[in-house]
Amino acid sequence: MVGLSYTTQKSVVIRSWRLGALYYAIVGVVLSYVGWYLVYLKHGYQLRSQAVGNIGLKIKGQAVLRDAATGLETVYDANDLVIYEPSGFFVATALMTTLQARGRCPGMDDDEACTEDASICRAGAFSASGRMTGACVDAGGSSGEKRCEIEGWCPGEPEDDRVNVLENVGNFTVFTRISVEFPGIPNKKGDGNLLWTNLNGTEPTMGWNLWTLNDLLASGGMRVEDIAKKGWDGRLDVQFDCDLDRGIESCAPKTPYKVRQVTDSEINTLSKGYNIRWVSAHNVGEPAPMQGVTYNQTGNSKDVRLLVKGYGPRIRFAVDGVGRKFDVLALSTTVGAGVAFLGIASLVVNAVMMYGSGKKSKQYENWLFAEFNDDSYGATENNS
Ligand SMILES: Nc1ncnc2c1ncn2[C@@H]1O[C@H](COP(=O)(O)OP(=O)(O)OP(=O)(O)O)[C@@H](O)[C@H]1O
Repeated sequence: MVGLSYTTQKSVVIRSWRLGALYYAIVGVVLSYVGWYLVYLKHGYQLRSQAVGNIGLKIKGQAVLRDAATGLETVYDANDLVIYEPSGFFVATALMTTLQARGRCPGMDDDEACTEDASICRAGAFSASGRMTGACVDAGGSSGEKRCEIEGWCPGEPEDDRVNVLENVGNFTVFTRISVEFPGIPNKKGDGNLLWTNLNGTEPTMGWNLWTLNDLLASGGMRVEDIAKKGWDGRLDVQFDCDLDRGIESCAPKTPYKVRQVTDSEINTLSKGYNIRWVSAHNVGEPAPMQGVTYNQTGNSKDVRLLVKGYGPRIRFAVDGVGRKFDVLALSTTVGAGVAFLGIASLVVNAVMMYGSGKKSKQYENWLFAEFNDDSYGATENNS
């Protein structure tokens, strides 16, 4: 059967100190790459567990709001100003408040202007401020402007934001309750995954599990005053890289923490800073009588709310990282994969012999490859 043959290995010893030096130099490089880089530096002897982190937050503090128009001062605490998110918080540093009751009033939105064309006020249609009654009424200023009358919360928010900045919010304290689990690495009892928390000690410690808002913002190069009126949207990464062979006690998040903005402030953005609205159900009193505004009356009382638009920093925390622990399987996988690189040494030396040795290349080829025709088992080519 012409074409069939069997190929097997034959060892060839080439007595050349140059090729020998090249071969052992490459072997040396490969072994140091595996031993020093893959095993030692990259911790190839350790099992890596992707940390699963959680954070709980509690914010405390007192602030004062001075009304720019009246000079009236009101003391607020964190419970009035903080909105919690699953892994973050928003705290208001400036407020715009509108005391409202259900009733009828001129719409405050530009789209509700009816000076030119009263027919845009269609009874029963929804507009930006409420549901239109169909009337086109005096907007109530000296300009003589007219607006569609709406039914809803009155009066509407003014078109331009009139914010009042709160004092002392930068000194609010943020308590961070962090816990991290390392799946696949058992705890001492062996009944669950290894856990780490920052709740050691008897009371919160500044710079460990307690921070001021000033501290957090300063880590991103900001001051509360810079962002108080516009707000800011940012995040803070709490990162772990724990060598658990040294014990869970040596584990700690990478510090210093650093907040960073999640939006690009360079580009011309549709939404700048950060603000949110909420309704304060606190005993807020009643809105003053206003021209053109009629409030619904239920018995002696009105249906009242304080609409709050708050500006300030929003910070979300992401807790993640890795835990590493010695593991025989991880070590043998790294070493096994690394040793496979040793084949590179023979490959390179053979390539140098065959293609980089000028006239001697042919001779090297004859040494490396030997062909024999075996008559007794059926030669595939005739011996000449
Ligand atoms: N933002 C914060 N600033 C200062 N201390 C805080 C803050 N948040 C929590 N703490 C304190 O940390 C400890 C643990 O808080 P945790 O919420 O678990 O307990 P607590 O007794 O319900 O707290 P508290 O009733 O004081 O809000 C408590 O001593 C608490 O007072």
